[in-house]
Amino acid sequence: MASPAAPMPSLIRPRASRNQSQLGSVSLSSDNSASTASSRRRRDFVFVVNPSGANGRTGKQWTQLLPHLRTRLADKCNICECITSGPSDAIDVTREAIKDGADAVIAVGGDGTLHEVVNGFFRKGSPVRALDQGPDHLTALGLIPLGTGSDFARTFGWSNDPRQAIDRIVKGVKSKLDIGMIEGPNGDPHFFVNVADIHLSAKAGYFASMYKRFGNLCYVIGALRGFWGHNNRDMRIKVNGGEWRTVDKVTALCVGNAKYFGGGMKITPTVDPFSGDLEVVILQNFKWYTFLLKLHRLYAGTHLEVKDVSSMRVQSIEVAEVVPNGDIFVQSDGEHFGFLPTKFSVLPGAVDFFC
Ligand SMILES: Nc1ncnc2c1ncn2[C@@H]1O[C@H](COP(=O)(O)OP(=O)(O)OP(=O)(O)O)[C@@H](O)[C@H]1O
Repeated sequence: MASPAAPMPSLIRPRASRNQSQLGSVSLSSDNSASTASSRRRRDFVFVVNPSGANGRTGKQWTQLLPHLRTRLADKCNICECITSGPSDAIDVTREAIKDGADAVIAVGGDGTLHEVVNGFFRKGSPVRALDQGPDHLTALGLIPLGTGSDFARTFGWSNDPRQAIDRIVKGVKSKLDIGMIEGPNGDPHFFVNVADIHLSAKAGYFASMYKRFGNLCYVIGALRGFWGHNNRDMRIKVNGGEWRTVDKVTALCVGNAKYFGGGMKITPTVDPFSGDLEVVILQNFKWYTFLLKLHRLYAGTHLEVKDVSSMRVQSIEVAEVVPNGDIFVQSDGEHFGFLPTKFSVLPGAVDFFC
């Protein structure tokens, strides 16, 4: 059930009754007068909050932030707070909010929460649309970064300061943000907004998620654990639908819509999330000690000059093993996605984003 941040506004009504302390299932107005005069109606902003983000810090900070949020926004729009009840909840909540005509869905948490909210903007590979707001209605995406890594926010130079994030939402400046699409051999497409990656870094991310209690150190621990039993592998890539070619001894292949992953590594340092393309960075033939020696360059984003590191701009890239084993990890936005083969492509300017 929705947990209102302000006295329950008339345009936001709870629909499903679930555990009040958990998921806020939102239902926004389907009032005809609101839909026919959308420019005049009060806007509906839905805040999707992961209370467990940053080891529970997100939930605490959110509670402290609410009075400030009300002061800044309550006279401009209806505020609806949805507290997620567990993994994937943010996807469903976002889809429901968009269908119900929300003007903005704002992810409150880390990159994992943002990733889920972004995936809620789509269903079976197509954008989710409002049911009663007319074809031109678009729901904007917002972010209050309050996670462990909050890597997506780093591309814009944003800190984890929620008051600055609220200022951006109040200002209301939006840009058309590119979204990455990721397709495996089975199932519906999946979406990413930050960085998707393959092999060592994806394995490291998988392990890092087990050590989040150590803060940003979890990424280094994850990487070192990922090297345990790691082999660089020969892979095949197909760029922009061209010919397949072989890339030897791949350590990691990273597809960036934004610049940072792994708690501040500037892995795809030249990408622009509003440019309509993705940056692919391939690390080849790295040993565990190469990784340690070059770590500072990965954080600084100066690794493109290092031997066995290459970069290219793409609209799409397909990646497969030369000898398929089905054990090469793939992750998107720090979340485990599955295993190769996989295709990555960009949806230019797919979402309006408060920035
Ligand atoms: N109520 C919940 N309880 C437990 N886990 C949740 C809940 N809501 C969401 N999650 C999961 O928590 C995961 C991590 O959340 P989030 O990304 O916000 O924080 P973080 O991992 O600390 O930050 P970052 O990803 O920036 O390092 C998400 O992938 C999400 O699936």
